[in-house]
Amino acid sequence: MLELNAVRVNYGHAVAIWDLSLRIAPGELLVVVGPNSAGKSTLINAIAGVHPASAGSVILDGVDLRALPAHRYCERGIALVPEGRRLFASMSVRENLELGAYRRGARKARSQTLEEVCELFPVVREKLAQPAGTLSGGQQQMVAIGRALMAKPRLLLLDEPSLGLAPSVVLDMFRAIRAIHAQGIAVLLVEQNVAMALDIAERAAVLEEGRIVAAGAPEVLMAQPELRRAYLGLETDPA
Ligand SMILES: Nc1ncnc2c1ncn2[C@@H]1O[C@H](COP(=O)(O)OP(=O)(O)OP(=O)(O)O)[C@@H](O)[C@H]1O
Repeated sequence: MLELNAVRVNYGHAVAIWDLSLRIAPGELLVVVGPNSAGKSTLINAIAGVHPASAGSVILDGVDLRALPAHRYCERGIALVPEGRRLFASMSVRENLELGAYRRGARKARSQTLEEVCELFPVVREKLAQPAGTLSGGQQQMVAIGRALMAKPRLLLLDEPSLGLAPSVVLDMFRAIRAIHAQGIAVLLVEQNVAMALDIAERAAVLEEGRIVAAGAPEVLMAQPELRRAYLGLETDPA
């Protein structure tokens, strides 16, 4: 479905992603983990077109996204939940959600998709009329994910959705991501919460200084003591 070939991303002269290649199959849940500044947000923003790659190709269903302007990425079925949520604080939750449904196909299905979002996050239904800025961090994250789902994506990009949330809310968030994936939507999740992210992943990649240093089934990665200690931040050896 999505294929990255030798993707390089620069900030001026500084290179943040080095010739990275990666594939995501339709409906797959791929997790990318890695320490601070590894390039996780840069990678996801390059796929979303927010800060496009400077070299290589980002192919979605045979089309190189790099040939398109960023606003066309969404039309091709990609939706991003950015780090920090980026909601419009003074607009109502409903308005924030509806903003996500701006592409033509999604606009027609708007009421039904809104209903699906409320089923996924029941607390959002109770808050529809409230300004988004009055919600708790966890609720705002749900609205940010809901807004992306309103675009009816085939690939959902999630940038650290658990950041700054209380542990019980983090659990709900991961449950919701699992439910979204169960609907057949492909998910690329970048996370610092390694243990929980690997728990829901079908496949995982470890990013370090802009390069993938390991990739494979999560249980295979977690079984490698060196990887656990050096990159996954998991102190204990596998049982
Ligand atoms: N707008 C920018 N301008 C210049 N350099 C940047 C910019 N954004 C990120 N970088 C640099 O690119 C590298 C990768 O950053 P990135 O934010 O992608 O990492 P990350 O893995 O998402 O880290 P974190 O988990 O801390 O968000 C870092 O060295 C960072 O300083």
